[in-house]
Amino acid sequence: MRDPDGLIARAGVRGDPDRDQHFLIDDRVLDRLPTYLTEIDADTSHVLEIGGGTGALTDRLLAVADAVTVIERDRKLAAFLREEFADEIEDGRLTVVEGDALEVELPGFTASVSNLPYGVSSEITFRLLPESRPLVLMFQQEFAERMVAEPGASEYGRLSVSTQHYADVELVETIPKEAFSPPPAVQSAVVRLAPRDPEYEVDDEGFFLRFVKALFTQRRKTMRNAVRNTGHISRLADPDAVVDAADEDLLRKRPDAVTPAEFAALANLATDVSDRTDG
Ligand SMILES: C[S@@+](CC[C@H](N)C(=O)[O-])C[C@H]1O[C@@H](n2cnc3c(N)ncnc32)[C@H](O)[C@@H]1O
Repeated sequence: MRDPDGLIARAGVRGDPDRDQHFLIDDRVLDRLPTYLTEIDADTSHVLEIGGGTGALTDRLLAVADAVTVIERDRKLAAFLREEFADEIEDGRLTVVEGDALEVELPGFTASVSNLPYGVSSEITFRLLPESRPLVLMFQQEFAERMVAEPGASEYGRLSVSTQHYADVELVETIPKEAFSPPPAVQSAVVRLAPRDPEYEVDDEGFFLRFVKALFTQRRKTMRNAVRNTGHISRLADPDAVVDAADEDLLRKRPDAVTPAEFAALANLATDVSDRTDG
């Protein structure tokens, strides 16, 4: 395996926090990251890495994947990756895409392992999640804890529901700042997101996400009042009709005690009631 410090030296680029650049230099962490995919038997025929940096993780991914695509926005780093991994590119095992991961077209990947640029980690995650592929992603620890929080926990909120709507999530490892060069301001954590079994469906995905977001603006209220007070935010045609049709036990709970499946059932009921109101 390539030595991470050697890669940084050859690239001639010091990580720049203002450009979301914190390179992993801890070999043990780098070695473990791909195993979070292989231990769930994920399909590693085409692994996507967002933000390749100097390629320390790319190198590890090439050891387990048939093919890897890296998206890197920094022009100098993308040029370095093309030079450092010229053989792998020539063999057709690596593709380097120079561009913004929020804008470029995503390849048809089977899984992703990425040490995400923290400034856009949420946007990138919600670009990847609807693709229904196993993901192993690194986040700021506080963000990771909100993603995996369960109903009743103080961290449970809109981020937990919208993440767990797409995937079964697990915080698999926390990573100290010293594992990076330069060290970030806060601790990091690795989250594994495995596409969830479809135990429930939502009729209108956009409305569901809007509805959850609106209800969590009133997390101290009961669901009954939250639905009534936020109907205008989620563009609910008739909040009172939804309250009349909903389950009494659910209406007595607060949003932070409601599971993703319960939010989905209520959102479906709301779409149904509003279809009938419209009709
Ligand atoms: C946290 S570093 C991780 C680097 C490397 N994978 C590692 O683990 O050492 C994030 C990388 O993403 C790149 N980056 C930042 N914003 C990006 C964006 N919007 N799209 C693609 N790459 C981005 C940065 O230049 C940096 O190389």
